[in-house]
Amino acid sequence: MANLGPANTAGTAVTPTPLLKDELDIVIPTIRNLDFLEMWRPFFQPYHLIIVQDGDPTKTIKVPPGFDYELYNRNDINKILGPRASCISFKDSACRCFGYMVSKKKYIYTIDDDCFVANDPSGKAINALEQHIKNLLCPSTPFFFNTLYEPYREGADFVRGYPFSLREGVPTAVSHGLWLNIPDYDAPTQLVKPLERNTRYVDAILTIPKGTLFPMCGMNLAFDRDLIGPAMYFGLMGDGQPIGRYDDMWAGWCCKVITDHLGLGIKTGLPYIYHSKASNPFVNLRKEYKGIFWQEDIIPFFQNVVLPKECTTVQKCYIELSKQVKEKLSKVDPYFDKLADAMVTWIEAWDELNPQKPTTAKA
Ligand SMILES: O=c1ccn([C@@H]2O[C@H](COP(=O)(O)OP(=O)(O)O[C@H]3O[C@@H](CO)[C@H](O)[C@H]3O)[C@@H](O)[C@H]2O)c(=O)[nH]1
Ligand SMILES: [Mn+2]
Repeated sequence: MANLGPANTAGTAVTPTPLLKDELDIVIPTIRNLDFLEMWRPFFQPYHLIIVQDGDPTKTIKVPPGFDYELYNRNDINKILGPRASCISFKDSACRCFGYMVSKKKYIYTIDDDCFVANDPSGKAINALEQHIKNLLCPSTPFFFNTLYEPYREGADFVRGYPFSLREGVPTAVSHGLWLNIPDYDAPTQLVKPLERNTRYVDAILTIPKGTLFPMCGMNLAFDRDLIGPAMYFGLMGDGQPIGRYDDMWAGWCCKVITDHLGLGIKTGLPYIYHSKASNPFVNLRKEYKGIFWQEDIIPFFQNVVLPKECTTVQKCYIELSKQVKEKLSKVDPYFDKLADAMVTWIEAWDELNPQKPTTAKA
């Protein structure tokens, strides 16, 4: 049985010219010391880190030496955003989206601090960041499913019957990676299957077809800020909120309806990381339980979202989405009225910190 990780990266040389070294930030939400970075050093050291310290701002987070980083705690967020800081969650990994907003780079990779380097079946340490970058730099194929999976990979291609008119693909906005060892299960599944570990390494990358939603996990995720950044709001979660652990899910549903509308792609599959720590299923159940029944209304809402053709930028799409959330989901719970307002606040804050031309799909 192959040792799928965590890998031993000691002595692994830093790749001489890391891809997108000056165009990508790594965003890490944390309440812990960041010793996990030691294992990622060969792959992460050349990149700039944005650390979003959650919880008690007086606590000192230790970052291993040799990394180039900026760190923001709750005091910094309040100082930078003023009243708009209310849209950034507290005491939930959703706080990570502040890092997306303050970044000045084109690409973001976000990873949890209990995610380590995995091994592929040959026992080789997986440079997850490099694979995400490859995923983002090559097109997606949302309009017609390629049965041999990612056609742009070495040793693969479009299969017979695939329309040539569609083989150019569309720009990739999101690369969604997976996890060995502790899978991202919801609390009920975790409770029923406490010992289940994911040992299945599937060597595939898939474009998620247009019109299909998916459950986006924030543990091992990369995206193009210019193409979809303003839609990567991780919602109102954690302290003072009736729900948690639906931060990445909400962002994923918003992103998918917007990328479908703007003709962009989202991929899932490789790379894998090794997720080491299962969070407490009982605590997770308390955070998730409203979401488990609310989502039976939320998913049909997103499945029926229609964005007008005048919505030609991510910001316009997102503001339109917030109006529809307020109109159609507030009857599920008053929380969605608050969330819709927070979505607008997020865009206002994003545009204030990123005063450039609105994100236009045809990049
Ligand atoms: O209050 C908090 C708690 C944690 N963090 C940081 O967020 C990530 C994830 O924390 P953890 O690994 O403990 O929790 P998981 O349940 O494994 O997280 C995954 O589940 C989903 C939560 O929405 C999401 O897909 C994953 O994050 C760590 O870096 C913690 O340090 C925090 O910032 N604030
Ligand atoms: Mn975890």
